[in-house]
Amino acid sequence: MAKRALLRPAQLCSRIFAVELDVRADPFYFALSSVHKTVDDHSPVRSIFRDGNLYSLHVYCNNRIQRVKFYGELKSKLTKELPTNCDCFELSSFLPNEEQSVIKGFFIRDKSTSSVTEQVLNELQQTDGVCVFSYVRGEDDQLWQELWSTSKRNWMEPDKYRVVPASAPEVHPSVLNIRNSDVFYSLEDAYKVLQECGDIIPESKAVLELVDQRPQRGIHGKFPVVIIEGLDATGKTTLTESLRGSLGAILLKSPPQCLAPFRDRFDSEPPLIRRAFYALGNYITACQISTAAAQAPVIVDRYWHSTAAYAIATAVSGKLENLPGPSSEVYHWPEDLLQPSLVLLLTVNPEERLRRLKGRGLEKTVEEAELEVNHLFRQKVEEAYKRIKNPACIVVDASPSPDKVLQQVLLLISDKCHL
Ligand SMILES: Nc1ncnc2c1ncn2[C@@H]1O[C@H](COP(=O)(O)OP(=O)(O)OP(=O)(O)O)[C@@H](O)[C@H]1O
Ligand SMILES: Nc1ccn([C@@H]2O[C@H](COP(=O)(O)O)[C@@H](O)[C@H]2O)c(=O)n1
Repeated sequence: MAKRALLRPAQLCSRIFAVELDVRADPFYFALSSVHKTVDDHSPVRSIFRDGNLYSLHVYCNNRIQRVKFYGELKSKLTKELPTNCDCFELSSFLPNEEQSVIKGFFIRDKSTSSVTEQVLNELQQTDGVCVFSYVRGEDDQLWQELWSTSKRNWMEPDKYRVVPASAPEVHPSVLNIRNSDVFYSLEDAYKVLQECGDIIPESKAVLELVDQRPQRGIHGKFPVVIIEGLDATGKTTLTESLRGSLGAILLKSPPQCLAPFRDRFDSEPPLIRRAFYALGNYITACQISTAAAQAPVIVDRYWHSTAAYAIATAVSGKLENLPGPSSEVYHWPEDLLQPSLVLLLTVNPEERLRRLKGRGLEKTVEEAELEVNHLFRQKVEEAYKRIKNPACIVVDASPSPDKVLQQVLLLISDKCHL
């Protein structure tokens, strides 16, 4: 991002704040979501600007791997080191409706009287790729943005930019960078991410070797390929096992078993790296599907719908309405990924799902725990599943008993796949 675009003033509309350099320049915007303070839509968002010392941090770095790693470290540092009465919000600077324009950072409202926040910011400002702005209220009650500095610059007035209102952009900013950062649409794009991580994550090389060694994809086998999708504990394992028995099918999973030793490692990485790992898993599973479908019907527990739906729902902050619209390209199936014959999405109501999760008594993954507390996130995952196209999924009510769900699904498979 050019420096020119950096120095722009701010405003708000719902959760979108636009920062505008001056009335003549192109506006530069930022959006906030919470880190350790809840910003809900009913709260008076303007109050964020009302009191305390205000700062924004913007993370610039041309190397995308370094950028996402540094952003994660910065988040932990701020969470650990900022005083308790200092609120920290995730911030996305962006150009309205312009893909790949988002620069991530943080917005800080410091209501403490200590100098700790300034010390933390001072240290960060010395770090390459971090830019810190502060926000001051002028005598006319107008908010101004300026490049933050602890040194007194008496010899020159700092450049100040007025914070002004702007209308909400058509596309929610968290959608602008989804392609190739959260969702990958070709093997090549996901592969490149792991190649770029080779030096800092040695496991990347082992994963890429497995991708390279995958059996060459043949023509689509003669037997149908049925994918079973759904949130955790909706009954995928139970159903896929039963289908294997009933249909004499081959059961596969994505990510495939060969990636199991690497999963924890990649689950702890930032979304760019984590999502690329799961995307590559689908390409390995695709080759296994291709081989298996020459011999018998194939049932697959999770595939690209899961990879994309979880990635989109995690990347898009806030409300369900912030998801990319149903016709968005983000829901398009990758052209180079084997297409299944049928995709079934198991759904159960949240109470029943919770009952099943508890009944299972297993330790929850972070994402599962988030689903439990975050109704919105669960809704976004399910909605994203339903919006994916070519192939779209068929929704199956998985609330009845396991046997009834099995019968219902066997009927669907027989109807759609002529089995
Ligand atoms: N139709 C059903 N009715 C009642 N309980 C069910 C049904 N299907 C599965 N269960 C129970 O719900 C729990 C979760 O099921 P299962 O492990 O099959 O879900 P899953 O979708 O594979 O979960 P995950 O994705 O987390 O592995 C299990 O205890 C299982 O016995
Ligand atoms: N094809 C896939 C499969 C899984 N994921 C990610 O893994 C999590 C769910 O997996 P479970 O083994 O717990 O069912 C979920 O967080 C997905 O992000 C994926 O991306 N692609």
